Amino acid sequence: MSTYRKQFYYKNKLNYFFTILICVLSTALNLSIAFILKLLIDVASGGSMTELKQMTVYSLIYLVILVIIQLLKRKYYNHFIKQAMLQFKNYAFSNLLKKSINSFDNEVTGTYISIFTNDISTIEANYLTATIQITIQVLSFICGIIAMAYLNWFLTLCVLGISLLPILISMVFGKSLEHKVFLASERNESFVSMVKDLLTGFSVVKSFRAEAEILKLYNDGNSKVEHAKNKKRMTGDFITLLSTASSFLVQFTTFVAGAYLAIHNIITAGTVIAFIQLLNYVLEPVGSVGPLLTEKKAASALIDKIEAATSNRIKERDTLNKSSFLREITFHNVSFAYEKEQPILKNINLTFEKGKSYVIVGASGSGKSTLVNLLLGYHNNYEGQITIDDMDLGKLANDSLYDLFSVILQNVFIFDSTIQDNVTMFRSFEQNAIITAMEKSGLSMLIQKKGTEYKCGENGNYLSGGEKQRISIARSLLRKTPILIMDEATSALDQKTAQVIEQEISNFENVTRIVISHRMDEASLRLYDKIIVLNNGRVVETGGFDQLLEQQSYFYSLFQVTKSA
Ligand SMILES: Nc1ncnc2c1ncn2[C@@H]1O[C@H](COP(=O)(O)OP(=O)(O)OP(=O)(O)O)[C@@H](O)[C@H]1O
Repeated sequence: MSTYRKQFYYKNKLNYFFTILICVLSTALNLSIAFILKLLIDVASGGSMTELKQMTVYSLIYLVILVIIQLLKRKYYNHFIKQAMLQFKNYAFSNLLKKSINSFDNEVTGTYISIFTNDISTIEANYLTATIQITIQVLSFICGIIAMAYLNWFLTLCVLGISLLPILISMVFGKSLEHKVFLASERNESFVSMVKDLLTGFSVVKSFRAEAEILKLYNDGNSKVEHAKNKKRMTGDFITLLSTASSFLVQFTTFVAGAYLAIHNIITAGTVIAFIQLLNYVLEPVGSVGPLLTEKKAASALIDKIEAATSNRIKERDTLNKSSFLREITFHNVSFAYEKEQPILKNINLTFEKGKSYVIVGASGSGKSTLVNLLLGYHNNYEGQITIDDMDLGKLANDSLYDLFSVILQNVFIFDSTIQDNVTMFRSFEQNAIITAMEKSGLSMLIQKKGTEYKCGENGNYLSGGEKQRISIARSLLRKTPILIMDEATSALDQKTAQVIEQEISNFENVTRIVISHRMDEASLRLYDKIIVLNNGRVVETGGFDQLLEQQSYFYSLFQVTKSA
């Protein structure tokens, strides 16, 4: 059994055991109704008043036991399902969180959203509930057949023979249903992914007056999902219809054969009634176990899908740990391409020394973000070598990378929680350290006005762009990582706010800063020890601001163009 399936039973075996035990008792009780009916009818057709009174008392006792057993069944059954789903979902999500950034980035978030909404509900209904239902139905069938054989073996053989028909039907059509369940899940995935994109880009859609086009996209996606779901339903209904028709055939044959035996006084009328009553417990499993097994198989494929999507597909290599940054980061002849034959970075040779600050500039598309993304371990398939204190970056464990670097991006993600939670990222730190990080990143004014417990709103809607950036800076400061990377972090802010923030960051001690900037603003550029100039994937110049201007080369022209713009 896969570790994912084991989650259903882990610390849940007792609930499962009691659920099954009570199901056995409940089945036995259900079947005994047939015998009570037989006795009542036989008493009615030739018994005494004393026997009738006795039967009434037994029936009432039976009723009380039945209610108690049903209540216990609900209790253990619901506990089992709750615990199983809780553990399964937690396990899948905790595995998802273990993924490295590069393996997560390559996949579509819509897949995950669909997994944790649609697929999980399908698994609850069609795998877990079905597993219990199948057990109940199989028990019911076996006990029903034994009870029937006890009453009359000839009729029992008739029932068994004709019952093969519905089983065959679900075996034949089951595969087709399985395929359709999977297809519906896949379509739902792309639909969820699309809706997520459309909602994220809501303001862009409105300002470009693209509502009609977007509605068309939505309608196309919606109709594909509903079409796939409809096909799934149609196949399911078709299998159910065939099963129902064949069940009727079984019922009819049994009734005719029973009537024949009763007319020839081989069995009593009570036995015929008991038989017909027992038939329900045999026919229901015959009709339902096939579809239940098919649904379970289809849901089982979804569990495999969740396992594949949430486990780290990229095999962990031999990794080394590193917790401190001592000297320098070096790029030795590094080249990189997203697609074959189309190099984005070409023969990069660079050194970033501990404690110094660097700004990378260059035209749009020159490879600035790609360069820092290599440093952050987002792509491993580069040529050449990147080392941190002589240790090969490719061999560094992901966790070590996350401990060494913190990143501030243009789009800061803010959780719908308090300012403090957003700064600490829900971890616990000493309150003094939190306050210091907030002060150093310029959040004092905001805290004075609103307090640390102020709720930021969905994706920080109640905060300004500058405040969001400051929160992200405070996050980095609190983590005390030795290297800070900023990718266009201040480009969405007005020039004044950007300058203030950049000035504040330049005062951070013991932090090596690597900053990507679009802003060719002299005051900002002078804040860095070295400017690295990229052009078409190559480092064309490096040096201080004055030195580069004096060279009157590529940086000079880039600066002049941006200044005059
Ligand atoms: N995931 C990707 N797959 C394929 N090509 C990509 C990918 N990311 C970036 N590129 C391409 O790589 C080139 C360099 O992109 P990169 O984002 O590194 O440039 P940049 O200098 O940071 O640009 P900008 O200043 O506009 O942000 C661009 O031509 C871009 O289209």
